[in-house]
Amino acid sequence: MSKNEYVPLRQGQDETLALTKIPVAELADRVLVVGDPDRAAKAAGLLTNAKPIAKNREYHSYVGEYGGKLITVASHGVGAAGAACCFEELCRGGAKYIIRAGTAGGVQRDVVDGDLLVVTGAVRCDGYTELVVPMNYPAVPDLQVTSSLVHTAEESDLNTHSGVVITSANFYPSPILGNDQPKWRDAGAIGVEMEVAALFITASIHRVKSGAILAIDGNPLKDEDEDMTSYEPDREIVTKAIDATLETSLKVLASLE
Ligand SMILES: O=P(O)(O)O[C@H]1O[C@H](CO)[C@@H](O)[C@H]1O
Ligand SMILES: O=c1cc[nH]c(=O)[nH]1
Repeated sequence: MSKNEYVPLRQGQDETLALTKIPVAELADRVLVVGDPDRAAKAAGLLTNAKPIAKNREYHSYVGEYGGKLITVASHGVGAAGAACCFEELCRGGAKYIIRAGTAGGVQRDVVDGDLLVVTGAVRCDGYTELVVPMNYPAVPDLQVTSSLVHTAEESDLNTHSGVVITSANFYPSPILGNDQPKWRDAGAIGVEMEVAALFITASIHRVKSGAILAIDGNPLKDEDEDMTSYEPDREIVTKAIDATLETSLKVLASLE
């Protein structure tokens, strides 16, 4: 056991984060993260006085105001390993709160297109976090952020669930090894996506408060959907739920003290 106190790494105000290219001095301590760079631009459109602060690879970042608070919006791309580079840099740069607004498949019958899912824990099939902390450490969000997400989401007219998601490294299940999602569904998981566990673990080791809210865009365990060929998130019912995740996340970020 180390005798020294563990101190999470923080980078200086004069530095630029290596992969996201965010200048630390421009980073707000309240951060909304989304997978898709176009969704980051859309979220930035909800801010006042928004301006881009960095653009590199899949990492597009903005800063602006919402509810009187400075907020950064950043995209992290698809998959935990790449997303974790973004989360790690946001934490090193001084983020205090990070909320992921994304999409997920529902894996229970009552979790359907257009619903909202506030995440209370994530199964660590992400392929990344096993390299960072032991597998028996749980991927869980901050309680204050999560209860605020639930209360704020319930103000929308959308059906809101809270529960465990599977964070999976593979979007397309293997035709050789099979699909491991049914066993997590049977254990109680209600959704599947690809980055939340990486956010919760990265935030935990940096003592950053995190949370996640997801828009449901299908059910990958339905017979006709199992090979993901019928995956189609670009539908009005999903867009409405995505818009609600962005608005809910920004309201919560602005309200946290
Ligand atoms: O909508 P986003 O945030 O990108 O999240 C989900 O969508 C992508 C798959 O299409 C994966 O990144 C998954 O986690
Ligand atoms: O990973 C994901 C994301 C959205 N919908 C899914 O079915 N899977």
